[in-house]
Amino acid sequence: MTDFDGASEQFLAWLQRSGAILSDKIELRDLRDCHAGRGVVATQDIEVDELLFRIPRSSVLSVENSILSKEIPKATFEYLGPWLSLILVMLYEYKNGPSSNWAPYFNVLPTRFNTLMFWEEDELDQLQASAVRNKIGKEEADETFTTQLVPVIEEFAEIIFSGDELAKDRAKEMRSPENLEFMHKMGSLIMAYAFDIEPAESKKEADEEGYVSEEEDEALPKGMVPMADMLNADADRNNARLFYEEDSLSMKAIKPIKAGEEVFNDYGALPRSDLLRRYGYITDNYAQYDVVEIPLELISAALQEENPGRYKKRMEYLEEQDLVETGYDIAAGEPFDIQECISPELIMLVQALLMTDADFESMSRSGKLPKPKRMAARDAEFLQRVVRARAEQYGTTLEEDLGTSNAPAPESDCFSKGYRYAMARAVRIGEKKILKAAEEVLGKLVQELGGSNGAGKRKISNGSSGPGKKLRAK
Ligand SMILES: C[S@@+](CC[C@H](N)C(=O)[O-])C[C@H]1O[C@@H](n2cnc3c(N)ncnc32)[C@H](O)[C@@H]1O
Repeated sequence: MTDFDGASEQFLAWLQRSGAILSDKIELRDLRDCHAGRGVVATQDIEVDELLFRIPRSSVLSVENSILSKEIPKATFEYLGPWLSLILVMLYEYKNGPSSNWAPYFNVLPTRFNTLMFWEEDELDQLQASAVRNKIGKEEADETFTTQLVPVIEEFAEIIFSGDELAKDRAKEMRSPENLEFMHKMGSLIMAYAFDIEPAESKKEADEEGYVSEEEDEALPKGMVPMADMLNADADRNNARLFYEEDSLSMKAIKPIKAGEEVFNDYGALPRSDLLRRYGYITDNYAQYDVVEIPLELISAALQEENPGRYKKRMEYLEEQDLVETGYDIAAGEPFDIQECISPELIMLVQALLMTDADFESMSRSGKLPKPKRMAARDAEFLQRVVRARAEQYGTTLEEDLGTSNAPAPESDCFSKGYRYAMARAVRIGEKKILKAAEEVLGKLVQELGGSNGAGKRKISNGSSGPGKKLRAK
């Protein structure tokens, strides 16, 4: 038996000793051949609502369940917030080695990551102008670790490194690059593996219609749920979901699953750039969720050329109206539909910035905003120019990318440079395809409306009356 299979077996035995129930219709399988680590696969047909496994709440690796929460004041965890608190607890439990309650669980968690946080500069360069490069946040995380987490470790060194005569020195060493790297690894594990743990009894206050505000959802403590996090994900083939019960968490089938099929969780409809940033992998079927971000700076730069004075005054009004963001998404669409794919906020921004002074005065006096469905030729032409300028920010054209393949051999190591280059290439090609489709469709619209000199304004309709597809939050 390999170390890999041995670790899986010990993990499953530990889970069962901890009171977990595992259906005999599933198994934890080695999917490294498919670059997917471990995954859960059905060994027999499973029906909707069938229990796949039940994990006692006490097995969840969380602040609440770690003995650290009894030793360190609650206020300290509150100060750290859910993310850093769980990093602290994981760091403590991991450093405890075999004496940690979760040692067999740590043995099946990865120690190498493909998330963008761990890519070399030349690998990141392959993403070219993708906005995801600005979202990695490595420097910000380093800063948070050194200014918030390490001081707490130093303050409670005797507890965190209990039994170690050099506890204080060990705490100081947490500022070293190796230890910061270790914190990044724990952070990445949380990002790709942790769940927001709903309490046994919901303390959240729902509004009259039964909805809970997002802020309250965000405040849920994070926890690592053994076995639930062994499920890989697929937004389209999602067939299982975790249910929060009083004493346990239950993974149940939400669709019939045939013997031999993989059991999939759902990480959401993420663009491949975000899939890579948060989970370190991409799959082709997520191309449908790709987006390209149009930075506000690009719009500003194009407008400054035209009429800088007018631009400043209008931006003040649009800021008051909450229309000003750092960037706006254009999403993939098959076929590409302006209303469905281009963020309505981007269209409204451009309309408001380009309309005549008289129209702007009358609109702002009544505190209104333009209607994104009524784009004028000048708006479409301006947007087309911005889209073209965005495409030029990438180091190569779509045609050049498509003409050269850097696909790695299927057997190649997924941590290799070649593999990462290929994933980055797929991400940037996805973004360039969106830009190309947007440019073409906007060009057609300009023609239909009779060019930017024409006062032509047309209702752009896709037959739906809604505000267009909800573009994903960044
Ligand atoms: C919650 S874990 C799932 C279990 C994981 N495969 C393991 O062996 O530990 C999430 C990680 O699994 C991998 N993963 C998830 N879904 C995948 C998929 N559809 N294809 C390839 N890898 C996937 C990614 O590395 C991701 O960061």
